[in-house]
Amino acid sequence: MSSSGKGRTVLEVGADGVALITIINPPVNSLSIDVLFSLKDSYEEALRRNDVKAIVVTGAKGKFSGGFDINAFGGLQEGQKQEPKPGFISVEVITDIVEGARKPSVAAIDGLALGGGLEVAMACHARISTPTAQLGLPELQLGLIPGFGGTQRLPRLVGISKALEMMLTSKPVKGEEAHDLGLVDAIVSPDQLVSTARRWALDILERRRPWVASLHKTDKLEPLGEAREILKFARAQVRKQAPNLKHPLVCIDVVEEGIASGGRSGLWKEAESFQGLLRSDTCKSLVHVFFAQRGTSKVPGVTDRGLMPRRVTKVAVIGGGLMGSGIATALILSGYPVILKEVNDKFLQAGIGRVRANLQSRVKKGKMTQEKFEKTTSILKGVLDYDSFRDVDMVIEAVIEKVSLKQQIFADLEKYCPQHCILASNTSTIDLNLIGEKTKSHDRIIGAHFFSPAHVMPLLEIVRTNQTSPQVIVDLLEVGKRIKKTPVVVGNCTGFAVNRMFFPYTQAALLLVERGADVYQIDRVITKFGMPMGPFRLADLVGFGVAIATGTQFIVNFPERTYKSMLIPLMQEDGRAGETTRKGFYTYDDRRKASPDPQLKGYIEKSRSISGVSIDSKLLKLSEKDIVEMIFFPVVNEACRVLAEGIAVKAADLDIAAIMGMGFPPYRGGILFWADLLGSKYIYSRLEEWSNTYGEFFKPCAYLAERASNVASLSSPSKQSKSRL
Ligand SMILES: C[C@H](O)CC(=O)SCCNC(=O)CCNC(=O)[C@H](O)C(C)(C)COP(=O)(O)OP(=O)(O)OC[C@H]1O[C@@H](n2cnc3c(N)ncnc32)[C@H](O)[C@@H]1OP(=O)(O)O
Repeated sequence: MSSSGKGRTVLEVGADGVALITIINPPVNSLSIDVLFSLKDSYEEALRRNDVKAIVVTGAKGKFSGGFDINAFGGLQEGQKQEPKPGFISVEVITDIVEGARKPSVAAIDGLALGGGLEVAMACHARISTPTAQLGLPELQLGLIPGFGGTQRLPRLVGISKALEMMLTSKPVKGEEAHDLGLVDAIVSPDQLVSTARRWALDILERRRPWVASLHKTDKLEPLGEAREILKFARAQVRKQAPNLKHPLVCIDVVEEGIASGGRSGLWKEAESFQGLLRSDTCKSLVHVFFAQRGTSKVPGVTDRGLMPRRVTKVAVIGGGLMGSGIATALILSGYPVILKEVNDKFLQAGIGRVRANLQSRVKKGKMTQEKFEKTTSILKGVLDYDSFRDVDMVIEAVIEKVSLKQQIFADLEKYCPQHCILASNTSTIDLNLIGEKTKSHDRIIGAHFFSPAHVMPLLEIVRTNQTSPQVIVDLLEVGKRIKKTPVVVGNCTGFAVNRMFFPYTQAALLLVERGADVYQIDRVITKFGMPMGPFRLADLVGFGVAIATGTQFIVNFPERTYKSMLIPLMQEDGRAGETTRKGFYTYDDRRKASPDPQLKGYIEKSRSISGVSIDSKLLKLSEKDIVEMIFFPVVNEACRVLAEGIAVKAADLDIAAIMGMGFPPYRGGILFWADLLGSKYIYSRLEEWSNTYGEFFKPCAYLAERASNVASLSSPSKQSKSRL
């Protein structure tokens, strides 16, 4: 993380009388408070000087600006940093000084103009861009709204519908599209950018081009009645798609204020709302996620050694099932030639068919051309033996979770692959030392745990043992980056980080149901909390075969805290094994629509009697808050163990693992960030209370107990904790 309160602008006046103001704050020329004050000073100087006729604003090294300095938010939220009074930057600097200047200014945009960056550009009197520049207002992604006039100027430049779409989705547009929309006035190549902008500024001065103050433009705004209809529709969409989020609705209200009462009134409402949102838990959580996500590829003792990733030019994938074909798809999509190995021709053709189907669905959705499809599939080769493994740089094994089979495969790999070849396993639970037991290649054995569907899900859990070499980790981090995955590097143990943390998710739900809580209510409440689906719907999706296989691993390794329920095995015995059999906790129709099943009651009663428990009247009338806490506090407890054992390097990695591996809502900041908002003491006391009533499953771990007794946060690094990495 770069420190806040840095950066500057530089003013250079040319012989043409144009002052070039360049924003300099690497790596993305973010607008720190220092940059903003320097921008104000540069403008004031340019306006004062008689040798300056017009102004061009640009960013150093091919990037206009990535927006307000996100590093500074932390200080502003905690009140540690003195912030300018609300509206000072947006109204007094950007509107009155930049847009209100009596000398024309043009923004010269290359690379990116995001958030505050685009807002500064929109206050200039024209914008020239390169075709590839990215222009957007992604503030909502951080739990905020644009705060430097973006809610007012963007609708006036591109119309209300498009402006709302850009803000609500946080998606930028490229230069070309921005030009079509009217957001930029001309497109030129990077080498022509500044010279064109200079001429344009002089043309404005000489009235050969229009002098436009965006805040006063009205031609793109729909009449009020029509505008209100668009806003009403947008509100309905937001309520449906993001029912837990307030800031998108605030954004729409602020846009409306400007349309109904004028741009300046909109600016003040924007400034006031921005201040309020900056201190919200949602904003704190999403800013945390922004940095946490970028921090996962920084691994102490590994990425700080100056090691360069080795070139990986050819990869082999063993096993063409669901996981193997997904992994192969992800690799070829990023240009890695792949050899897919299967045991017989039938399985091989099925595997290749799955890869082709994955890509074909992209073609159908218009995300891939037929030509690109042909080119991509041409780098996939199917094989039945190890002959062509002689020159592979990396192998990813993705066969069924059977220890003896994996051991045999790794022994074979050692024989057939070159010495430098990275030997990775996609196992989701099995100890890697066990997998490599029959080899002498422990330094190049690593876990590459993908999540299904592997070509879609963004997380890559990289598992290292005590013997995996840092070079191999650096290599896999690079491959992960190229195939556009967010990596989380964790230590070796049963279930690693993601499956271990989320094992108690289903377990807690089973415990509650056997004591009388309702399956469908639990799923409803957990979905309302923000998970993509509740624990029972998830078990149906994953399939009971997998659920039982992983469950067994946990019973063996963590017997003291595994809740042993027979509910899932009982259903499986009856051929109800989840969605693939059309029956599990729900029943499924042809369109995979899930419906509650009254027959479930019988299975629950049977498993209740096997467990020897009875209905608990308290659990029959649990509040939504209680359900959320009883399901997620055991997850927090396990996350604490994972952290205390050094399986994860830092709490933020577990937050990202939870968000990207299990769909924990990002606006809650990840599992431990969310827990810290509630407080370690509270969580400890609740778990302690339930463990007294319902047993060991809820027992708070030593790490949680220690944090609670010191009223300390769960995420702050521990002084004594010894990393396994
Ligand atoms: C008042 C205003 O309306 C409020 C605002 O402007 S809020 C800010 C709005 N801007 C944004 O949300 C943009 C956020 N940034 C991004 O989306 C992406 O970083 C990017 C598209 C700019 C670049 O992406 P990419 O090239 O993949 O590089 P990425 O790794 O993300 O970023 C490079 C570095 O720049 C930093 N960075 C990016 N944007 C930053 C910002 N706005 N402030 C501070 N640092 C920033 C990243 O933290 C990272 O730092 P690191 O190297 O120390 O980890």
